[in-house]
Amino acid sequence: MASTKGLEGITATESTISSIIDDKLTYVGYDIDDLANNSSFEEVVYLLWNQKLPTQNELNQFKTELISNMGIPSEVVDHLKSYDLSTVHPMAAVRTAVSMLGLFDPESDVMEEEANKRKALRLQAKIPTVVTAFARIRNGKDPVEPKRDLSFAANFLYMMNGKDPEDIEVEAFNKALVLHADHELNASTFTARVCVATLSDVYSGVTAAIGALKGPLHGGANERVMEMLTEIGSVEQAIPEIEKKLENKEKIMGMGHRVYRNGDPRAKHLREMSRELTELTGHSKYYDMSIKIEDYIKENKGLPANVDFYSASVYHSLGIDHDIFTPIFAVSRVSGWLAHILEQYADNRLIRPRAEYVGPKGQTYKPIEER
Ligand SMILES: CC(=O)SCCNC(=O)CCNC(=O)[C@H](O)C(C)(C)COP(=O)(O)OP(=O)(O)OC[C@H]1O[C@@H](n2cnc3c(N)ncnc32)[C@H](O)[C@@H]1OP(=O)(O)O
Ligand SMILES: O=C([O-])CC(=O)C(=O)O
Repeated sequence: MASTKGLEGITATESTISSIIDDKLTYVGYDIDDLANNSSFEEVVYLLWNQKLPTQNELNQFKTELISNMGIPSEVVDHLKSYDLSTVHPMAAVRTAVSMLGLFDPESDVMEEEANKRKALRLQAKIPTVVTAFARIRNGKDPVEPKRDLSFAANFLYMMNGKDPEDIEVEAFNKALVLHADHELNASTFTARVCVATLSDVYSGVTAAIGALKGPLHGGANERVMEMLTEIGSVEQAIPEIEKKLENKEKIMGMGHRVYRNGDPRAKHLREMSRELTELTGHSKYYDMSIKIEDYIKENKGLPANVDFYSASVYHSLGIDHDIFTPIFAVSRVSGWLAHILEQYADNRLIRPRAEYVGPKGQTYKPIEER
């Protein structure tokens, strides 16, 4: 029984949520380019959960339900205040807060389909509040309540900064949320599905998924891209520094992908947003460095930029702290995790692959005094 390291190329489930075929990404059959250019994040969440785009009335109702559910228990806010905020990574705080939200949901362990959908809505609504509350508390500020007349994207920026965002910021942030919402059987989504396939609850599935997204080979790469760009410091230093990293066998964050070979279709949208926003905010050097690095890695290693590469300079231009980049990924991707969790429950089977045993065989047990 030979093993496939990293389960590369293994098809582990059927799904009707998103697909990647020949480097083309679709959500429920809609091309990511159409959705990124035309839709609100709320429409995309509705699409992922209902397998159809909403009518205007359905969308209005969905937006109202989301905003009405954004509040979080005061105990969770108090808990966020109790950490040593100088050492706790926001992803660890979000992971723990999401797990804690389950303790305050009376339907946490109710496994009926309708109850699971209600929990999905609550989680989607509350994660932005957790992330922004953490970010504000850390900066010595009180959390801000959402505004009823703002979109999901605008509310995130409003709750983060305590002031109404500019239209261009909302447009960019909405597009980033749309682009990150779902991605077939990526590591965090697979984690969520494995967890709930034991018939564990929605909160456990999302908590597990956040843990998987946190790692630098997955969602955690966007923060590391910004760290790398900051360290490199100038456009002139970009290639010499990348060459050094490659010589030291370091991986270049935001580059490469398990599935895409010729390019991640989300990257071009983020590249363009990075160009516009860095120019507008006086951070063009990060865009220029990114272009040089992308071209160099493509030419020398044949690797394309992934979704995390340009999202770094986009979020930096929006004035977001670098360690909040991955939590933002979670604010969007929770929509996909929840769609997959509901799909898993609907036609469940325990996920339990095998391991190829390569350890010692036929050992003879010795009593402890003889070892
Ligand atoms: C949202 C997301 O999760 S997108 C991915 C975010 N992660 C990153 O950006 C981290 C950097 N990238 C990587 O580590 C990888 O490209 C992954 C994890 C995304 C995909 O990895 P895998 O499909 O397992 O490829 P693997 O790590 O085996 O790499 C294959 C070869 O390409 C090289 N390679 C892959 N990515 C990179 C990179 N970013 N920088 C330098 N070399 C790389 C590897 O060193 C390896 O070379 P070798 O065969 O000479 O040893
Ligand atoms: O699909 C993957 O392996 C990683 C990725 O790009 C994502 O989760 O968006």
